[in-house]
Amino acid sequence: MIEIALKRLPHGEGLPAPAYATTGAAGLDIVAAEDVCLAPGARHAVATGFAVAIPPGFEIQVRPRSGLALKHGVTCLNSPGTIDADYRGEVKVILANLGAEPFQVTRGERIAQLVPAAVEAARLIEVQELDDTVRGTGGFGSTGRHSLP
Ligand SMILES: O=c1ccn([C@H]2C[C@H](O)[C@@H](COP(=O)(O)OP(=O)(O)OP(=O)(O)O)O2)c(=O)[nH]1
Ligand SMILES: [Mg+2]
Repeated sequence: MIEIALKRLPHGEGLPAPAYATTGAAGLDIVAAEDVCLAPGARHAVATGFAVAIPPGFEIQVRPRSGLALKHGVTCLNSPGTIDADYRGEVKVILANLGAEPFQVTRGERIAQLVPAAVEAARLIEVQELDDTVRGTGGFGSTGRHSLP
């Protein structure tokens, strides 16, 4: 369990805090801080009304809610969105409406979920040759039924 500082912004006053819907939930549900109508094919960075300070070595992933995706075709366009540990601005949810009908986002409605995760920092070491593997350079379905020659 890690601790993440959360600052409510003026336009987020009165909204429910991010919360786990059940004890075993992986994601903290977050709600919209604004009303916005998403036309089919449209996208919008939806305000949440809060900012966070994540401890070094961690990130928060912004993930879609499957119910919105299945019922309405509404998803997070950049899924999973990345909240960096050093970001202090408002957390926003880039919602896209891939459905055929307009979708009304209503202030207070749950629109996405936050999943905190540990991140490893890497130091890149430039080399002339990489080690051999069975896969080699094959990818993009190379092991499947319709594998390319
Ligand atoms: O769904 C998201 C994704 C990002 N962010 C914020 C927090 C994150 O730390 C910052 C930058 O995100 P990212 O690195 O994905 O975007 P970028 O296009 O690389 O922008 P930057 O140049 O600011 O890093 O934007 C959100 O609020 N919601
Ligand atoms: Mg970036």
